[in-house]
Amino acid sequence: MTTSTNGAFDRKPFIAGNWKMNMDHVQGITLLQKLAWTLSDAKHDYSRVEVAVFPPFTDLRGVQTLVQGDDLQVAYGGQDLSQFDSGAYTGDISGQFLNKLGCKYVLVGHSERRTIHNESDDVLNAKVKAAFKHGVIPVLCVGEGLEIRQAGTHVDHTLQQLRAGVAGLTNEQAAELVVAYEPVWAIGTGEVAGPEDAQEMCAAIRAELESLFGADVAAKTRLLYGGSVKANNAAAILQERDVDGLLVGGASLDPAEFANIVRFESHLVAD
Ligand SMILES: O=C[C@H](O)COP(=O)(O)O
Repeated sequence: MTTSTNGAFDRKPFIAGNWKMNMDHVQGITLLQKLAWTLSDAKHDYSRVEVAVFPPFTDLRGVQTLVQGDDLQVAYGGQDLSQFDSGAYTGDISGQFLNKLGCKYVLVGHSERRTIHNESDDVLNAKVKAAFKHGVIPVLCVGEGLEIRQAGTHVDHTLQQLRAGVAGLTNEQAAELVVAYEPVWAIGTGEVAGPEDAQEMCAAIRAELESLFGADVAAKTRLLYGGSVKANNAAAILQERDVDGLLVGGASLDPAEFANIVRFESHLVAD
């Protein structure tokens, strides 16, 4: 049986760990090994809750080798990709290269890419399309900063990012897409949006997807929450109907803590 956090649909919960610019390739292998052992000891059923890690680019070959060699069920992906296929783009990484390394997913438009690297909505839309073109599923990140939250325009702001990011996708692509809602004010700050905040935005995102692609598609797209998630708040957020998973930053660097987030079902309070 597939676990679902929403009851009505069959969206498999998805727990993703974004390592950001942490863990060199040796440290990364150790972290992934510890995570896999911890989940194995806990008899984690990957068919019920999907697990993925997003290491730095330099770790991906080692992660691929470990996953293949030890037949791990942990998926992995890149933290960014180029909107271009190949050519004179120094420092950039093609979706084709990620596919070749066995990446199932790629983050697109993380707030740190939007703010530090000034990635525009147009560029991010091109990156989403490039990911699909190369057979990698994009995890499109959206979310508002503190000033926008305080002004009360956070839903409009986030839906505008969403519309720009998904422009021109086919229904099939929109159903496969993952969207991560990350309020910037809650990232790495210890400030967690409450479960009701996560639900408010995820419900708005699903409604927008429904108006763009139809109800059947919107019922399949998985929506994640990210921002200061820890083992002690994960289950409450995941109990919300439209929240299908979590994008975890800092806590994904601690294998025991991240494994506990993955095993959120063991913390759920029965109705
Ligand atoms: O990609 C992950 C998010 O930026 C959340 O990071 P955090 O869990 O360290 O707040």
